Amino acid sequence: MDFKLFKYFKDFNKLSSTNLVVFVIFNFFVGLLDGIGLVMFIPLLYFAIKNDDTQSLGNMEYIVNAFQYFNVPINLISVLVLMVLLFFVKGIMAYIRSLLSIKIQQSSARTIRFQLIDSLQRLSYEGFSKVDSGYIQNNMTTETNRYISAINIYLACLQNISMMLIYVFMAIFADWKFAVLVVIGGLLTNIVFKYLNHYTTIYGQKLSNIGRNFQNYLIQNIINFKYLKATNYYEIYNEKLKREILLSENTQYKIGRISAISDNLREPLIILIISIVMVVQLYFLNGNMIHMMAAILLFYRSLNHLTTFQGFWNKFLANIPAKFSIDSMMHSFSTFSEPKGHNKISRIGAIEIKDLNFSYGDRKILDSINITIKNKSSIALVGESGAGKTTLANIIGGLIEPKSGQVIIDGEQISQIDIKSFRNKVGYVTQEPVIFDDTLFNNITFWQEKNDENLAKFWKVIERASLKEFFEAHDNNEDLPLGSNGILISGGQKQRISIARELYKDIDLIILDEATSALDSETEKYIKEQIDNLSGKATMVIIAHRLSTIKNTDIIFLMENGKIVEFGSYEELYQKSSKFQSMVKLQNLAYD
Ligand SMILES: Nc1ncnc2c1ncn2[C@@H]1O[C@H](COP(=O)(O)OP(=O)(O)OP(=O)(O)O)[C@@H](O)[C@H]1O
Repeated sequence: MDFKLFKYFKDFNKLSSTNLVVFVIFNFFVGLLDGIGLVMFIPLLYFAIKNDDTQSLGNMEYIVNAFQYFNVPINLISVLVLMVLLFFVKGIMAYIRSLLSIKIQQSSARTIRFQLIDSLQRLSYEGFSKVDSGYIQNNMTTETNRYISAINIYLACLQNISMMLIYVFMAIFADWKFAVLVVIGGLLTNIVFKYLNHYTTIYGQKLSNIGRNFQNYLIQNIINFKYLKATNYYEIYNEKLKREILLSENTQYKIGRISAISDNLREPLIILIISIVMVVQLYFLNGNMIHMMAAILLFYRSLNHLTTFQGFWNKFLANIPAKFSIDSMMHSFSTFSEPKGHNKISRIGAIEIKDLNFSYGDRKILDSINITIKNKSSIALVGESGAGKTTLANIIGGLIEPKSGQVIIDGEQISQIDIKSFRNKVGYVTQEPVIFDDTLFNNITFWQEKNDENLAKFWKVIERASLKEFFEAHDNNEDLPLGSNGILISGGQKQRISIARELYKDIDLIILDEATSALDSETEKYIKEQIDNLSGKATMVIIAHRLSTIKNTDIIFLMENGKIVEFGSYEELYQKSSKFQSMVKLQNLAYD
């Protein structure tokens, strides 16, 4: 037997809403009733028929005493009635045990899944950028299923070990010398199973790593489907996926082979042990065959449960590395948790940034940034690629924590503010529009209830986001599906829908990360219109690539190598910065 069994007991008990001790108690009862049923009735029946043969009872005279104590005559009928009753009670106990087992399995699975979802939500954006998506996906799906299987198998282990112990104790009661010898034999078999278990653990861990790689390739395969298809890189990429499938198959075969050895070694080992012990008992210790028969029966069952346990334990070890993988991921997530400010806010007003510095490792990304953004004003960040615009916008939007310096919202440090209440007031239009594989209505309202009030708000937003024509072209159907990643609509429409979502939300601050790819002139004009429309309604931070769109913003900050080198209105900047002038000219937008 492996003592790690107890180590996991504590861990799993924490996951389950039903106490595992109760499950074990029921197992003992079922085992006890089964054992009594098995051994008591053979000699008792014999006694009931013969009525005077106390020899047949072995160590069980107390049963006859119990009958006499309750004034119940010992005859065939009374013994049979007792036996039927006993097995009915056992059946009820076993039924409750099954229900407990289902409850434990379900509540543990629920706890694991909830914990994973919550830990992902608590993970900071900075932390998220450090883990590969395959790792997360694999832990959330395959590894979670393996972990849940491990718990189910663990319950089967507990069940078998409880039954085994009950039978051992009963066998000791029937013939202790015989029992001791068999226990020694049983423990010796553990050496064989320990050896097998060692390899199963190694292959189980390998399976976790293969799953992680497979999921990683699979996610990228789906995200980059269009590119892979267009370039026929799909074939090369598929080879990577197939290699992981083959590796997984090979490792699972090895685990299966060990499991098959362990399953089929069971019976011959039991027979071997019992035969050796019988020979020793009869020829060297002058054992009594009648006493031994009950013990043999009990031991046969006991060893059966022991070896079944060992088989299950082997399978458990193949699956339990999933727990380590999940625990380790959740632990690494907890080192990148969100800021823990407590002050809830209901609005975002002026934003001040003082002496802000930010580095990734040793690389300084933002250097001594000082900015004041007035409430409902608009600012734009411009500069070459890699200048630090997105990083600065992410800090303003509360996605990244500043390493040194201050971000002050309405006079309060952002670290003191409850970040969820802050984000409730933030809208983010990312470079690649975010479209969920759902209907137009759900994409814009973010799954709000479809009642009159929300529908009215939805239609208003449709108009404001210049989506009316699109809407009418689709029979005013708010349930229009948009497809995976918005595959059923155009790039410009995706852009409008993602802006509409932010218009629907009641926001105070909007971060608009303009697409770096050349926008078509219509979308460019549209974005400018939207920026102008939002002017004075929300604070706007625009990461601008097309300078035409930010002509009317209040202040433009020109960034270079993480520093703000110039700032002012479009006109001012054009006058005083030759760099800005050349950027404008490059985009054929000579100031007029
Ligand atoms: N998670 C990260 N880990 C390490 N370095 C990063 C990370 N994110 C960004 N960087 C680096 O920080 C620097 C600034 O990146 P940022 O995205 O802020 O630039 P940007 O001005 O927005 O560029 P672009 O206009 O190309 O989007 C870049 O050199 C980039 O490589």
